[in-house]
Amino acid sequence: MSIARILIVAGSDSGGGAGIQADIKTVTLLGGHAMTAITAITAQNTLGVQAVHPVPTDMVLAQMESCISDIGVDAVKIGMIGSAETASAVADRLAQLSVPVVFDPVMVATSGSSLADGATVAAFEKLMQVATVITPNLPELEALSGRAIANLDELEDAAQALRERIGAVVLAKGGHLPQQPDDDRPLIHDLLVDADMMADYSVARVETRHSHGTGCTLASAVAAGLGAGLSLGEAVDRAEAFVAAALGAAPGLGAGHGPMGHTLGRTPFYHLLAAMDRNGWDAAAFAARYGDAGD
Ligand SMILES: Nc1ncnc2c1ncn2[C@@H]1O[C@H](COP(=O)(O)OP(=O)(O)O)[C@@H](O)[C@H]1O
Ligand SMILES: Cc1ncc(COP(=O)(O)O)c(N)n1
Repeated sequence: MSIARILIVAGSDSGGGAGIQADIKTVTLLGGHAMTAITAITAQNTLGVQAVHPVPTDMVLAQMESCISDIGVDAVKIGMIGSAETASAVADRLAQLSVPVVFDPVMVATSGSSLADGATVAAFEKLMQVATVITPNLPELEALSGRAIANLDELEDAAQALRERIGAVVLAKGGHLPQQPDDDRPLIHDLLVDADMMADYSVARVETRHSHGTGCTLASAVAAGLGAGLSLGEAVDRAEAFVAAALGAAPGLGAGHGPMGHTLGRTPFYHLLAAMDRNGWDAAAFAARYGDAGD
């Protein structure tokens, strides 16, 4: 069986809503094999980030090397990077790999807590150079392009300027923009901007405060698609559908911005029952004792 091998270079979110935890769930649910190089450990919940402990750069590289040298990698997702030194070293290592790289330039959590200091943001330049696609949200795109963004046209202009400067495709996330005058209902516009094309992936805005991890989920879903051989357009299209579905299935945990429902309302127990059935076990009796698919 061929399975897309996705290397996730990102931080851990103890609350399980964003970071490595969201990435593993996303890649797994989309049929890939998730591997991780953890760059930082955060003590975090739905209310904010209480503490950050960066992982030493050597250890980040060692985790990457363990995955690359044995299992192999079809695509890479980069999220929270932990330090300027790690950003630079990861960029150097990725420059030697010829696989698609999705870089989510994480600066601030949905809760408002900072996840990258000034030196780390400056070192994003090197990571952008090795990226295939960069997925900034509005404040991140403002910081990286040096432009203020107040509407959809300015979002596109800033994405185009960044693309021209760094040479990677930009998926500019419009989740932080207010409703646009031409829209008759609340939409979020995510713009995929390349040298010769611009595609507007608009999705209906789901009314929820449980949006912790949307950026991580979108980027790792794109990486999972690229690793599986989808075109960039197809990978983004599938990723948008996955984010919307997972937002709609959020379990409503915590007092702040809660996690999404990556299992889409079905427990993975469903898969165990199906596998038991395939292997000739009495799945019906098992389900009667322990519950069924959870739906
Ligand atoms: N309430 C929502 N309804 C539908 N899609 C959403 C919602 N919030 C986020 N998304 C999707 O997730 C993407 C990332 O969210 P955004 O808040 O812009 O990024 P980040 O999590 O990096 O701040 C958005 O561009 C959009 O595609
Ligand atoms: C470890 C880690 N990485 C990334 C994010 C950003 O996710 P979000 O913007 O959805 O809060 C986060 N909160 N924590």
